Amino acid sequence: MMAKTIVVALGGNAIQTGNGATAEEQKLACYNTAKQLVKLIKEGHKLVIAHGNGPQVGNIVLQQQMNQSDKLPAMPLDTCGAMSQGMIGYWLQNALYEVFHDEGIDKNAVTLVTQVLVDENDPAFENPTKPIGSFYTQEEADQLAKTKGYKMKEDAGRGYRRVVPSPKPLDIIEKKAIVDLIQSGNIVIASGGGGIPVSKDNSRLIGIEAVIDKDFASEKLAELVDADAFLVLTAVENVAINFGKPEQKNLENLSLAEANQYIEEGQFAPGSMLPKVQAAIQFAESGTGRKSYITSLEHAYDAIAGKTGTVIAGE
Ligand SMILES: Nc1ncnc2c1ncn2[C@@H]1O[C@H](COP(=O)(O)OP(=O)(O)O)[C@@H](O)[C@H]1O
Ligand SMILES: NC(=O)OP(=O)(O)O
Repeated sequence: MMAKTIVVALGGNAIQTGNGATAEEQKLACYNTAKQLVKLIKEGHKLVIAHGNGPQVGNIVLQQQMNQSDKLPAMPLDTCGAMSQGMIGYWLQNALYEVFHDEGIDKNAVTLVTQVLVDENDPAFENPTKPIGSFYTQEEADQLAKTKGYKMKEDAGRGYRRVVPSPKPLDIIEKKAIVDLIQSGNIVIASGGGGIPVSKDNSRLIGIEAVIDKDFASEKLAELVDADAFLVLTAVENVAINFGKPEQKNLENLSLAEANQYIEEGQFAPGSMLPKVQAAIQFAESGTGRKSYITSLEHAYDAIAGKTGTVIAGE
């Protein structure tokens, strides 16, 4: 396999399996993730790792609000996003350290707290769509809406969750530092949780209370680091049409025209598979030879080797 620069977008499953939200459980999920990613690193590929934070940042927000007082103020959502980057980055660094040690790989994994520019007038602020935190019953959701003023929405048949605005990522503030770290041989973890949303006010960056979609932010990262491949890792081996129906068909190679056609047909669920396919199309369109892959963590290596997964590429 020719060595590539690969931006990996880690889905929730890679960090939190099932309802296992303790530090030990999430560290174990990160260790299992590291064991898969190291196969690509051993092949000579340069990895840049981005990850989601929906469940984690939702829990951090709730923890902030417990027992808050003047002396113990709750932190705003942008700061909670930064906390989630540090926490998940630490778990991944810790896991990669152990796996590198066991495999005799002389590399460092480094997490870069990443700010991502958004437009403060993005229409997303008028219509919160990004689910964060735990799942609730309808009664619990109604109660949270009443007592905390949260906007609650049903999430793909799995229960109710709090939703927050999710503006589109425009630029990655620390992009030069990310490129420098990759070039000096480090495995970089960046743009975690879609990055910390900030807007520009002359020389100042202002933290914004929102959560950027990690699929779109990872895609932006892939373009900015001039990646060859954008690898989206989620719970399924393939993107499918007629997903979950008896006539489900798993997709292997998808042209841009086919991918757009299936989007028009409504084949991909908004908030889950749709942003992944949209981000994959965006990356494949952004430069000659650029390919996007969507598969499960266990199949990451085989997908890059062309053996499985859904590949979206230009003609
Ligand atoms: N057309 C589709 N093909 C495959 N999976 C789909 C499709 N539509 C919805 N899904 C669901 O979307 C999930 C991925 O979205 P999500 O769980 O939100 O991602 P993440 O792994 O980033 O947390 C898959 O595990 C699958 O259950
Ligand atoms: N920020 C974000 O998109 O997180 P999830 O992928 O966990 O929803």
